[in-house]
Amino acid sequence: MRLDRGDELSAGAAGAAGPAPGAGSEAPRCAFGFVGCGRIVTATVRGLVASGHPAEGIVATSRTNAGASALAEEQGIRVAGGAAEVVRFADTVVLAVDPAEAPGVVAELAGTLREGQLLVSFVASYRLATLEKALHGPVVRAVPNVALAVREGVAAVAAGQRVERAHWRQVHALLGGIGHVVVTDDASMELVSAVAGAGPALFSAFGEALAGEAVARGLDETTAKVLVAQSLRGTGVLLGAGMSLPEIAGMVASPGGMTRAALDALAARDISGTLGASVDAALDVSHRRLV
Ligand SMILES: NC(=O)C1=CN([C@@H]2O[C@H](COP(=O)(O)OP(=O)(O)OC[C@H]3O[C@@H](n4cnc5c(N)ncnc54)[C@H](OP(=O)(O)O)[C@@H]3O)[C@@H](O)[C@H]2O)C=CC1
Ligand SMILES: O=C(O)[C@@H]1CCC=N1
Repeated sequence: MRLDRGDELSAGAAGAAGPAPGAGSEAPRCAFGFVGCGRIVTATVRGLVASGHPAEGIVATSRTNAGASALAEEQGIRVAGGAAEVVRFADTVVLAVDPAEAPGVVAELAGTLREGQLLVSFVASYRLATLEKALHGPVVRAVPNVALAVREGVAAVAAGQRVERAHWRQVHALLGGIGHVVVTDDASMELVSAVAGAGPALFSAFGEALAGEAVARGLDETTAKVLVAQSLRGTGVLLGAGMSLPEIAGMVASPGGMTRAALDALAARDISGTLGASVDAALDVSHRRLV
């Protein structure tokens, strides 16, 4: 059967009700199917398509399908009529719904996944063991961040007991071209979420605060924002070129100079304590909703 990019894979077309009259019985294959289509899936899909992955090999659904339809419009992916349809069409299923919704969606998925079909969960505060207990199949928990959109993301991954070599290849195909993949264990995932999942937001907040202090002292807002944003970006590129964070700081701070004084003032006001409170606040949310 033929389905165009962005077509609804609704029951009437190819879903539970079977293929449309006159169509072949073969379901179109998609490498990746997303259940939930909000911010992190949008970032992932943008990265995949930018890295050359065919959009027609990606299918997504969400509760209202607003996010999936917007992404179909923007990137040309397919839209499915529900989670079961994503499972039917996709080789790898990615779960990316709100943590509170995850148990219900996983229960729905449990009866539909094929033998050996890989599920990758991006859901925060949702333990690998909980997922394995519900699905009895190969599962990988991943904590990505939104820089996947520009192929500069990072994703920590932890694999369940039924994950085999071929499943790792699927994980690499999903994340390896759009981010740095770090293999870790499930117990580390709450901390990973607090520092790397949240990382782009934390560094952005730091930049906003820095620019705000410059504006408070008389610099015009546009200039301040450009200067700080480009400084953040340049720091990232220096890191990408192989420098470490202390090396970058050391390259800037002349002995007895302005940067040294600025860094000392940060240390004196306990920057570690401030960031520690930020990490603890994130962990507190995660631990309260952890299942
Ligand atoms: N944003 C980030 O940087 C990161 C997010 N995560 C995790 O990824 C998950 C998604 O986050 P994010 O994209 O930010 O969240 P969003 O709020 O942007 O998106 C949530 C998506 O889930 C869909 N959804 C909710 N309930 C259901 C359901 N019952 N069935 C199908 N779809 C459903 C929503 O659909 P609709 O809009 O139609 O209601 C929406 O598309 C979360 O668990 C989050 O913790 C992990 C790492 C980083
Ligand atoms: O804010 C959140 O809860 C999720 C987890 C890490 C990034 N976003």
